[in-house]
Amino acid sequence: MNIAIVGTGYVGLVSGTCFAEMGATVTCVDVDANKINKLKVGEMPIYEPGLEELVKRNVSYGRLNFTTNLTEVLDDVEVVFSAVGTPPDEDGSADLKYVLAVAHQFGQSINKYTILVTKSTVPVGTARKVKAVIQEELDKRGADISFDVASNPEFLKEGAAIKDFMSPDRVVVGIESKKAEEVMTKLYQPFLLQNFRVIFMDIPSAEMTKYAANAMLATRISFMNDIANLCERVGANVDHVRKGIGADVRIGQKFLYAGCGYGGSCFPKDVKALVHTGIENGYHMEVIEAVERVNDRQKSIVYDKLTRLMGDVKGKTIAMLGLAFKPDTDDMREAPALVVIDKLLKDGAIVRVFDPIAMLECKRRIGEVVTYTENLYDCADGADALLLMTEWRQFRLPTWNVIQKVMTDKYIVDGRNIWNRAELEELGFSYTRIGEK
Ligand SMILES: NC(=O)C1=CN([C@@H]2O[C@H](COP(=O)(O)OP(=O)(O)OC[C@H]3O[C@@H](n4cnc5c(N)ncnc54)[C@H](O)[C@@H]3O)[C@@H](O)[C@H]2O)C=CC1
Ligand SMILES: O=C(O)[C@H]1O[C@H](OP(=O)(O)OP(=O)(O)OC[C@H]2O[C@@H](n3ccc(=O)[nH]c3=O)[C@H](O)[C@@H]2O)[C@H](O)[C@@H](O)[C@@H]1O
Repeated sequence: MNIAIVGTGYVGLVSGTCFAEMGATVTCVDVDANKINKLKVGEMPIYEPGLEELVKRNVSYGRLNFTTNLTEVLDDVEVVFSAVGTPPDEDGSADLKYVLAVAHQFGQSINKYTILVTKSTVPVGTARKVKAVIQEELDKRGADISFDVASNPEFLKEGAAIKDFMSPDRVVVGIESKKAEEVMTKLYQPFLLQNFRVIFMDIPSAEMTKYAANAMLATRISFMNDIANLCERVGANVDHVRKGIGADVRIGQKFLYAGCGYGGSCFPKDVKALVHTGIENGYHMEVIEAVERVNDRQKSIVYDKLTRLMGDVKGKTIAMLGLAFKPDTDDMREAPALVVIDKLLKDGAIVRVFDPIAMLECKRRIGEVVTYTENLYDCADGADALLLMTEWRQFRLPTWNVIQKVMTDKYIVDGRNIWNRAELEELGFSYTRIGEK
């Protein structure tokens, strides 16, 4: 099957590559010529484990192609997926300008029945707008061409994107026609041969499912962060509490880790957008608003704990491990590290940072206001305090004796609860973590 994916970012590139891996012929389209040119010579615009190998393989088989020109591929494809960005507007609502730009281009250029599937996360009612835009463009041309729109929200996680896409828990598809259902079934069958977990529904429900899923996951995290902060005050252990509640199958174990707040391109913006959808429809989403407030507070917790532990940070050297919003990605959108760096610099601290993958991205965002170091030990060198912001695997088992020798003072704030208090205190460190003093 020939398909096009518009928007070659985290979602578009991964989806396109995975469809190609299953044998489809895929053209990935992006307006960013720099990105497309890089991909044409095998350079990845993002870091995602396993992606480079898969892209190269499918390019070499001729199943994966890249272009900046959607119009020239439309005659050859049955389906166009739209996976462009939907960033938050100033009022928190999802900005649909990229999604609608794709719809305009689609309407201006199709010459035969084609399906436009929105993969981007978009508020309920967007498909209706997309459909109207396409029809408006067709009417302008006087073209009598039938088309379908569908909604296929994406649930992959960065850092595990290939695995999530290749074997999804479920695929949600909103459709309005039997034809669209058949085509989408054909496309997803190869991923779900043993157990066909495609859930078909009407389009508004599919659009809402995506926001409800992200809001539910964000709620679990804020809930656990609230519980952790209370555990700290009452002397309970949040890790024990997590295990204790997660063992109840009705609750489950995943996404219950307290930490320094959720970041990334999606939870923060999707929670905001859902609150906004509520406002637009005269409904107050109280739970979700609280989820956002708790998270905003939590993003400063490492800084708050540090200043409680060591007092004023003016003139102190602070080493920060981890910049990305989670391990296995270079993405720093809404990363808690950015909030903490900002606070430290405002207070006059000297900040040294290290991240295995996200250093270039950090430089691009904040420039040379912090010192970029070579590795964990170099980062700790001369530091008064060490902060952990992202739980990369390589940070789990450091040689503490070396760190102890190179650090000037001995404060540690573990924002992801991965280190052992007893071991560190024995070495003379003052240690604190989420949910504990
Ligand atoms: N990043 C993630 O893990 C996930 C993202 N999503 C959703 O998927 C959507 C895309 O997100 P990302 O891939 O992270 O965004 P991204 O920012 O990495 O990529 C979007 C791409 O679209 C391109 N683009 C914009 N307008 C275009 C146009 N008119 N024609 C062609 N290309 C155009 C941009 O140049 C960019 O390369 C968003 O709605 C997001 O909420 C959903 C699930 C997971
Ligand atoms: O819509 C999206 O873009 C995606 O958003 C999230 O995926 P992602 O943001 O890539 O990463 P997560 O693994 O969900 O982590 C998000 C944030 O929550 C934090 N988190 C996660 C889990 C947890 O228990 N505790 C916790 O603090 C992480 O550190 C990270 O900052 C969802 O998990 C995906 O299903 C969804 O497709």
